[in-house]
Amino acid sequence: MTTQIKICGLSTEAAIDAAIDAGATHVGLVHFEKSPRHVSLERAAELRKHAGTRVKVALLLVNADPRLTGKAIGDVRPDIIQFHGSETPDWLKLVGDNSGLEIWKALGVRDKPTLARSARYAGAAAMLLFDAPAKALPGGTGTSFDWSLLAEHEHQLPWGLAGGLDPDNVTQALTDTGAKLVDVSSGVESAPGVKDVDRIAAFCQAVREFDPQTRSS
Ligand SMILES: O=C(O)c1ccccc1NCC(=O)[C@H](O)[C@H](O)COP(=O)(O)O
Repeated sequence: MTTQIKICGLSTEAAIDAAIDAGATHVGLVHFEKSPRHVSLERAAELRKHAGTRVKVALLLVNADPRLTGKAIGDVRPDIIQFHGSETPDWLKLVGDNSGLEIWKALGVRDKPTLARSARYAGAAAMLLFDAPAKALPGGTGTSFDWSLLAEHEHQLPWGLAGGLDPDNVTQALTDTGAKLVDVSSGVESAPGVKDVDRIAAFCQAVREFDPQTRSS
């Protein structure tokens, strides 16, 4: 099975095309005003339409209230909602049951107990995204966490790796953690919120070269 690749925080059609051309399986649209990658719901809907069925589209929300969550789902119609705040399993289950969408939950990993507590999302989230702990922003911080925690953890849900990945360290990250999905934002940018087409291509190429099934030589 090939490693899934999510390129997050896209805000232009060109960046979406670059991610798809490079072999990304998922793209992320951030709706969170404090983020340099924030897109309005109107813009997110345009980008979502542009992506079409070529790639799975995840819409990111951070502690959005029920009204905003419903509007975001209705306006953007993503494939996935990625919750990146302190949303509870009950809330995720309610949104998943009502929307029929795939639900992802991002968790900042500090230590072993954080990972142990992640099991409470079983039945509520289809995917956990293990990310670096929040800083000024809850995600897109460009920092990583201690990957050895993941290798030692008995995973109960499908999971992906995020936090400080880039074209130069993703091979090591895959080796150390065995992740089947990797997520990147800052590491494929030339400045906060500005995606770099060459870095997107380099990131995806590094992942594909790691995948034995798709290795070209
Ligand atoms: O990307 C953001 O600006 C962001 C803001 C608020 C919540 C989540 C956000 N991003 C979520 C992602 O899935 C990022 O790809 C993930 O946190 C990894 O980011 P990075 O360390 O910059 O690669």
